[in-house]
Amino acid sequence: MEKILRVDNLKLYYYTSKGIVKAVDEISFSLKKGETLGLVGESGCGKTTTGFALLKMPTPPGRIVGGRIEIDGLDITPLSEGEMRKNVRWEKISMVFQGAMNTLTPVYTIGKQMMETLQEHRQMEREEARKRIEKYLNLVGLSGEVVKRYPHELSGGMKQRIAIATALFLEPRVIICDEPTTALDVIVQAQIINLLKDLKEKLDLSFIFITHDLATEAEVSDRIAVMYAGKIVEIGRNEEIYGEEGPCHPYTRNLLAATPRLHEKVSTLSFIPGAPPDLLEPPSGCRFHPRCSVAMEKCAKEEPPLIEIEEEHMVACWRCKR
Ligand SMILES: Nc1ncnc2c1ncn2[C@@H]1O[C@H](COP(=O)(O)OP(=O)(O)OP(=O)(O)O)[C@@H](O)[C@H]1O
Repeated sequence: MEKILRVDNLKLYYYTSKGIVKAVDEISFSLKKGETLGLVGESGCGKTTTGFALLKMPTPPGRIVGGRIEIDGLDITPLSEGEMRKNVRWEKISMVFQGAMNTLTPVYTIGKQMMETLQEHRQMEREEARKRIEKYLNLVGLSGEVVKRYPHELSGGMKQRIAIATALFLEPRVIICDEPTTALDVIVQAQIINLLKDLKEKLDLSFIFITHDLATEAEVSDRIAVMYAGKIVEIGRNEEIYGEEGPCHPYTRNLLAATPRLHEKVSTLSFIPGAPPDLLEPPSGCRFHPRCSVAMEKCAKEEPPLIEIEEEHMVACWRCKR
């Protein structure tokens, strides 16, 4: 299948007063047209930073310090901020930010806020812009009448739908969704997930779906990329990661074992000993080795490369050979 996004050795570091936080450190992956790639991992492993890196929009004091990003055949790496704004960001790739539904300005109507976003990016007649806003509101299951309302008059689910409509209306091909359902109750979560699946089919979109919730990820993603301490440690198809044989990387195995399951009663839920490392000074070799129960001497010394162990299944672990 054709690739819509290719990422090679991407690096985004934060230059803080305490030192350099290596939040995204040489990650490589690709996304196929019409595919949803899940990005999972514990809090602080670099998922949100990856999203910002893909938009070439690091938050200060972050800087992209290496790597290459290609979207729909266009290498965006050398593009200036002006070019990114004009031709790429929101037009080719957009993001539903974490907590986006809480960033609506309380004193303006939804219509005014959406109109401003649209007109900032596209020279468009008001009437045409109004029609486009209505089209995308309808697509996310809201009536055009919502434009007259203020944020406090809407439920969390409705606000999240507005955030999704706003990410869509410049018609990008790739959408990054950062924890789009985390703050919602389970019923609304299911509705938003169904909406995203539906939009993917209707608009032929490709998604990067960021969450720390493996159960949600199993539901939406075609493939899963697992991040640990700024690195991708495993990528595989959903069936491989959640299938009988399961994942290969000890971290992914631990993460799955720590996920509660609805149909299996366990006396105690397992957990991963220790805490994720400080990214100012990540461990040598494999970054997971201090917490890994099957680590060998080599793991502390040499960093394992991400290698393909079977079709579309890549793992960075010295122990994994299939
Ligand atoms: N603006 C910033 N300045 C300095 N460090 C930052 C900044 N933003 C993130 N970090 C650090 O970068 C690392 C990755 O953070 P990031 O938010 O990308 O992780 P995450 O996996 O998305 O976490 P979460 O699931 O909690 O959102 C963390 O160590 C975090 O403390």
